[in-house]
Amino acid sequence: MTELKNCPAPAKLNLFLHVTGRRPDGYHLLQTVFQLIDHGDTLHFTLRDDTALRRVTDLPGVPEESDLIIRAAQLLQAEVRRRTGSLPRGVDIAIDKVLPMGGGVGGGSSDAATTLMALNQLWNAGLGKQELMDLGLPLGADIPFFIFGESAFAEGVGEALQPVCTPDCWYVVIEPGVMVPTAAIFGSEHLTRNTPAVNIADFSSHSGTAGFGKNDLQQVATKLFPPVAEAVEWLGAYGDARMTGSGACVFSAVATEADADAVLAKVPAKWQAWKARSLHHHPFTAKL
Ligand SMILES: C[C@](O)(CO)[C@H](O)COP(=O)(O)OP(=O)(O)OC[C@H]1O[C@@H](n2ccc(N)nc2=O)[C@H](O)[C@@H]1O
Ligand SMILES: Nc1ncnc2c1ncn2[C@@H]1O[C@H](COP(=O)(O)OP(=O)(O)OP(=O)(O)O)[C@@H](O)[C@H]1O
Repeated sequence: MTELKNCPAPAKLNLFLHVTGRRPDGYHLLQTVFQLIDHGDTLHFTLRDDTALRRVTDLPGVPEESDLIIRAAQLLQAEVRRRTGSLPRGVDIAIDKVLPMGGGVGGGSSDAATTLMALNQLWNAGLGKQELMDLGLPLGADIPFFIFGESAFAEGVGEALQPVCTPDCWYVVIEPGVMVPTAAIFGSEHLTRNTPAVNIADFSSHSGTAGFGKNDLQQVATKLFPPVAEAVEWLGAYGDARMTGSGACVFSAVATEADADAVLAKVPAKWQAWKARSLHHHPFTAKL
């Protein structure tokens, strides 16, 4: 095999996100449910004759050397050399970028996770799922989840994962048009860091029209970025609307695709908005 084309990198939504504490290194302890959705980027990998790792698509604002795709590929290439003594062949990586950056939908993390899974296959590297998750974690807290490959209840900094059953539904997602820097939200003096711990059964047994729990990062993000507050308020007229991750995207669950279309038809033109269906499993891990 010399190429892997059309590899999906789906987005995630954080159905709730509680900040329950802070580690001595400054990272925050979270509890969240990650929901995979059928909207995302697509990556294409082609082996080269040398050992260079290249992104062949321009991504405005993200230089090649800092792209999580390239950094993930470098990590795995070095790991393979450590294990086998030889450097695997280089790769050209193309990306169809759909997901908003700094959107809270995990785009960069998902691209990196798909890269690790694809190159593990193309290079016949033979790393197990947990080994790939461990390799990805230092690059981004959400990367282990995408490799885990199914909707999950997460603790720790997002790396302690358990599969969880989530509703079959559609989501309307609004991009408020701002990029929210994750570190600034976690670093805010206004962030509450003491939400009492819940357990997976509390989430699973929750039924009701409003979502379970809340997103503790939302209060800080809406203060710093008024367009996020405006999107929460607008979408809130159609259901329980909340922010995903550290923002900026805002989502609401609806029962059917027709319901999603009805809301999308009314979204003010100043915002990008889209619909997505909940997924139980990652479409790429299912293919591997
Ligand atoms: C908030 C979430 O979107 C939930 O899914 C993610 O945990 C954020 O993941 P991410 O965007 O990949 O963020 P990372 O690149 O890992 O971290 C960016 C910065 O956010 C802060 N950070 C992140 C995750 C975490 N559990 N505690 C933190 O304090 C740290 O200052 C870190 O340097
Ligand atoms: N392949 C990539 N795609 C998107 N962003 C990338 C990529 N590589 C590096 N980045 C950098 O990472 C930052 C965060 O990107 P990302 O799209 O993952 O944010 P996010 O959706 O807020 O993630 P999260 O939900 O994990 O907080 C971007 O602002 C960008 O500078």
